[in-house]
Order: sequence, then structure tokens, then C-alpha cells
Amino acid sequence: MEVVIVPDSAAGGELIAEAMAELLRSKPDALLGVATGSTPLPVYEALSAKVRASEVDASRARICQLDEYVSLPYGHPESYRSVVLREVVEPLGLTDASFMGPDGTADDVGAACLAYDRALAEAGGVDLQLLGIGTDGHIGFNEPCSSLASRTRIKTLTQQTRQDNARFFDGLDEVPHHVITQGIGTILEARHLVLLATGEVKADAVALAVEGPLSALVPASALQLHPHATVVVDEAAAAGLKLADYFRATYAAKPNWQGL
Ligand SMILES: N[C@@H]1[C@@H](O)[C@H](O)[C@@H](COP(=O)(O)O)O[C@@H]1O
Repeated sequence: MEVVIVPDSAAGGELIAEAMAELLRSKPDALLGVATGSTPLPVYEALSAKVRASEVDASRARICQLDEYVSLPYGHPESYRSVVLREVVEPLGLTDASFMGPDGTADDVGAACLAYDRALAEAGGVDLQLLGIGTDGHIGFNEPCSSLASRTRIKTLTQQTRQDNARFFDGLDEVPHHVITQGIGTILEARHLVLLATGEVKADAVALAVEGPLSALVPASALQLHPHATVVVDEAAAAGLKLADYFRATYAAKPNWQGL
């Protein structure tokens, strides 16, 4: 695992957007896995800016979703399908033909989960999966004690996650209890995992994920199992890292050709 400490969220966004652009330059139809929440927005803004400036051609990029609420009506503005279309797909100049996600409105949610896991594999697998981290250490919507081998499936949100996400809805009661999420085993199949965490509210979760034991109690610690995992944190989110100086020195000495 590589840990990169950046001054602020804009720098993190630029760094990851450039890694995505570099990937698209060598593989124009790369499958980019994207996350929702506030944290990744600087990544999407920086990548869209690169497309507008013709620094990268994203016209053949494919975008896939990490997770989804169950039971929100189709087209609900806070369904993750709507969020990803609004924040990623449209700003990149793509249409929903370039987009794939699980069906949170399906009558048979179990079948929708299996279908999405299969669709990801049939699409050739995710090339780069961007992740955020929940304050309880979740990735996607894999809440604490999710199996480290889990596949895409239905999960029940913790009260903490529902409270954290209530700001996107008209109050806590509106936040669904159930979600579909790529499993931890599914996420680990992506070729490159990039987790972005910013702000002091994420410092404890980041420290446990990066330096704590591998544990289902901290789902993000599963990144320790991945051969190419990059954790990008701002100074505030890095505050709990014992090895922060080592991470800084390592990144400062990194050859340019290596990329993220
Ligand atoms: N399912 C999403 C996660 O993928 C995201 O990482 C998390 C953190 O969101 P934020 O970046 O807004 O803190 O929120 C939700 O729970």
C-alpha cells in the first residue's frame, strides 16, 4: 500500500485525476469505478477540467458505480445512479451508454446484485476503483463486519452511516436502511484501488485502515490485501498515522515515471 499525503483536497483531486487521465491515455476504454459522497468531487472536477482542456480524451471511458440505495424511486436525485450521472458521467461528456450500476429499484434485489457482479466481470473488470471511507471505516457500503470475501449484495446501513448521509436528504427518516454494495471481494478485483480521505473526521478511520490489523471490523483495512492500493489523504486525515514521516519521505523520493 502506498500512502500519499497531500496538502488539501484539491491537491488530492488533481493527483488522482491525473492518474485516471494517464490510464485513459494508455487504455482509452478503461473502466473507472467511482464513489459518491463529498470527498471525491475534486477528482471529478479536475478530470473534467482535463477533458475540457483536451489534456485527455475520455470519450471512450466507461464508468461504473460502487453502491446504491435500495428502494429509492428510479431517477430520485439522491440515488447514486443519479449522483454519478450528474457528477461524473455528464461532466465528462459521456452518456448513460457508458455507465453501469446495480439496479436499486429491482423487485428481486438478490438477482440484481448477482447480475451486477457478473456485468463487472463481463466488462473486463474495473481498471481503477476510486473509494472514499466512512467514519466507521466502511468502503462502498460495506459496513463493519462485512465479510472480506463478500460479493455484491444487499446490506443494512448502520445508524452512524445513515446520520452521516442524512445531509443529502430531507432528514434522517428519508435515508434508506438498505443498500446494494460491491462486496469487499468484488472491490479487491479492481486492478488499482485508490482511496481518498480528507478532513479530521476521517483521521481515526484512516489510521485503523492503514496501520491497524486487517479486520472485518474496519472494512477499508482490506486494502492491505491488494497488490496495488493507493491511499491519498490530506494533512487532517493523516493526523493519526504513526508512519506519516516515512510516507512523506517515500513519496518525495518516488521516481516520476512510476505514477500512482
Ligand atoms: N457509500 C458512500 C461511500 O462510498 C463514501 O465513501 C462515504 C463517505 O462519504 P463522504 O466522502 O461524503 O464522507 O459515503 C457513502 O457511505
